[in-house]
Amino acid sequence: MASSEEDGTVEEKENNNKRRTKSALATAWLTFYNIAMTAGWLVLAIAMMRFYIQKGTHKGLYRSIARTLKFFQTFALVEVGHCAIGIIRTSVIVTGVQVCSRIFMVWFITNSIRQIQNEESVILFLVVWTMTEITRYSYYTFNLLHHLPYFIKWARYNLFIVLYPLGVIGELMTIYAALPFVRRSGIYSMRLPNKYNVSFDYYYCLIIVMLSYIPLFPQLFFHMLRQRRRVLHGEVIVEKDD
Ligand SMILES: CCCCCCCCCCCCC[C@@H](O)CC(=O)SCCNC(=O)CCNC(=O)[C@H](O)C(C)(C)COP(=O)(O)OP(=O)(O)OC[C@H]1O[C@@H](n2cnc3c(N)ncnc32)[C@H](O)[C@@H]1OP(=O)(O)O
Repeated sequence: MASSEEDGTVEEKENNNKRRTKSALATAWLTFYNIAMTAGWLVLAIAMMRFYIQKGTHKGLYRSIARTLKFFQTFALVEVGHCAIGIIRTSVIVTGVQVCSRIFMVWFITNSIRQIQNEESVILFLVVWTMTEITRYSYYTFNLLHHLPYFIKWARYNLFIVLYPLGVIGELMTIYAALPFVRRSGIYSMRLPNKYNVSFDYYYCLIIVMLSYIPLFPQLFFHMLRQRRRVLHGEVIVEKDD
């Protein structure tokens, strides 16, 4: 009897130690990840400002920062993994939609359709994304280090109220501007007849993507409003399961 109690205690201690090591490792990785992402988006912000100050125009700005943008935005896929393995208490779906829609914008719209790279709407979403990500990743970093300045917390849970709709406007205007070029070039489309007997029209796919903002964006926005109430006003929020 005594020995089984002792066994239980030893097992419990081992489990606790394992859990502590896991959580220390997760915290170390997340701190590194968030510092790297803050730095990446700061580099992008500085590169954009330098370009504009030197050239006095936004034309050519996208091309000048394209590589860095593609790298850091694509790397954000790791965040979906964080949610999936449970080191972050956020919905995989919410994070997945947010990250995938950005990656889609970068790779399958702005990077693929050169003719739209100098549109003002591209600059709009780039500036908005950059401001958001510098605030968001620095919030996570300082939070993990237990030294969170109030203005960063305030910015994280207030700026999105303006930045989220602005970002969406920039993204939708960019996709809209891409439509005529997609139709003319037939990029990523498959017309019949072909050996697979399959047809796919990227033009209509983009229209569906634009329409999908109508049900999806409010969900992301209201999720952030709930987070805001929880963090800034201490409200207990019961989230529905994925
Ligand atoms: C394939 C084709 C797809 C086509 C789809 C087309 C439809 C798309 C519609 C979608 C439109 C999106 C448009 C968008 O791109 C426009 C913009 O982004 S504009 C710029 C403004 N944007 C924002 O403000 C973004 C706001 N969104 C987010 O912050 C995140 O993406 C979101 C996933 C929504 C955040 O939600 P989350 O639940 O993570 O909120 P919190 O930040 O409050 O975090 C919750 C807790 O998790 C901890 N956490 C999260 N991440 C980390 C991390 N990296 N490191 C450490 N800790 C982290 C956080 O601290 C919280 O912890 P606690 O609960 O303890 O406080």
